[in-house]
Amino acid sequence: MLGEILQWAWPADATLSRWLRAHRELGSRDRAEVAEAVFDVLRNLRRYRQFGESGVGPASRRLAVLGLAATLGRGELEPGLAPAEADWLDHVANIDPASLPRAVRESLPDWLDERLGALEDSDALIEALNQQAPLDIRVNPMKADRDEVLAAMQDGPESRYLPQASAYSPWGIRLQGRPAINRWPLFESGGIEVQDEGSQLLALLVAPRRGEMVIDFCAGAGGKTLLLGALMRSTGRLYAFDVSAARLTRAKPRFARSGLSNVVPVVIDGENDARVKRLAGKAQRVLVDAPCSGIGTLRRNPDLKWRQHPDALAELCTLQSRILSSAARCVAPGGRLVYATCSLLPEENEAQAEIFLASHPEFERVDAAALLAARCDGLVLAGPYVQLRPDVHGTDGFFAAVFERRKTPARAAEEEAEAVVKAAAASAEDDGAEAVGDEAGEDTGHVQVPEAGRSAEDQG
Ligand SMILES: C[S@@+](CC[C@H](N)C(=O)[O-])C[C@H]1O[C@@H](n2cnc3c(N)ncnc32)[C@H](O)[C@@H]1O
Repeated sequence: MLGEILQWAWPADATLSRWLRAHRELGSRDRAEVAEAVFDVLRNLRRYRQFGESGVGPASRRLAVLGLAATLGRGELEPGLAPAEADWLDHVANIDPASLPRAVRESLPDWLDERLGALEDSDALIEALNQQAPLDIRVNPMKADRDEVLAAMQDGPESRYLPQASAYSPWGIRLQGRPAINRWPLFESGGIEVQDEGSQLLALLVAPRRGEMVIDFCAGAGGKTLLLGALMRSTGRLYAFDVSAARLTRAKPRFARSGLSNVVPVVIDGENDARVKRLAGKAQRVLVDAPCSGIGTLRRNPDLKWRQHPDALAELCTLQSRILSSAARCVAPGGRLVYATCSLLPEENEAQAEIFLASHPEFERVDAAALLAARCDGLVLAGPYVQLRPDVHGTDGFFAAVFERRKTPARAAEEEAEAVVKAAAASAEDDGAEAVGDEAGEDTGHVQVPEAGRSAEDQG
């Protein structure tokens, strides 16, 4: 199986799942151990290959032995080792990792070591990307309250996964270990979903409101759509576009479980599909969670560092820029466009944002970092873009830029007039409320006005 994964024809988790399905004789502990060892090899492949050069036996067995020794411990392996293998492992254990060049020690292809090495505090970042990620879950605000779910977990059998409130997301719970949460009743009833905290935070930037028209342009299997729909309290209309019918098909049971009825999944032919064009200027919020290298998710998908290539990256950047331009056409005057990736590479991130701004004078940049920091206590970001990092924020690497379409002068004047009328009406209501005083109590329309008009953003 390791040999098959190392041909890079499929994502490693897909090959591993297929293999595990074909080996039903394995118990759950064996399965977990195989998976841990495989992922350890993917994380440390370059270093293990170098160590393997002094070893004996088939190359993939050498890699497997190193992976199993690192995850199970040398003692567990001892009975299965040939004497020459045991000597080789002793030799390898004496190599000082600090004596290896970073690209070997942290197992990166040269091109990626160079790209990540150019970022700030690159050693810390690269080291963090090579660690296992915790499991983040998100409570569905339509169905459950995060603090109640957390308290129940801390008092229940889930307490062994050490559940903690996420550092920043109001809906997140972080677990340690690998619980099979897809069998938990709260998951089956749509009360919780698996979602990295960084991904949860992107919804705070989109900040959809009740009743709006919102487009999730690259919805995939619906991870972000689910939270956007919940923040809209299942009102308005939320288009979930994607070119992949298979991914949208995987999203549908998730939408059903979560209790959303405002999502319209649409398989599009490409970013210029006629159905996209029909929505020109109509949406108040558009999220582009662009196809990207995924380099920010190496903790969860270590095979990406071996499956990505600089040539493919250049093609991705062209696609990202095309998608962003098409999605931008759907944004209504005064509406918001959020461009996001799970990458750490500037060419997919700030470079794309700058190119977009330079070629779309009808949009202005909003300080995404300030927007997010204002919603999350203790979140430190250097604007104007959001760049989340595993070494700094404990999340996967995510980038986000926020743009707003300038209002036309006519629309700006209309809004100003509407605001004056609203303010006058509110002040008249204030006077009335004072006049009815205690008699009216909490049931006055006056109290309900801000509640009904409250943005979905405030519901978190
Ligand atoms: C980063 S993934 C989206 C993940 C998803 N938003 C989530 O949270 O689970 C990028 C998605 O973009 C889709 N995609 C690729 N090309 C596209 C295009 N031209 N128009 C729309 N979506 C596209 C891919 O199929 C993929 O599902």
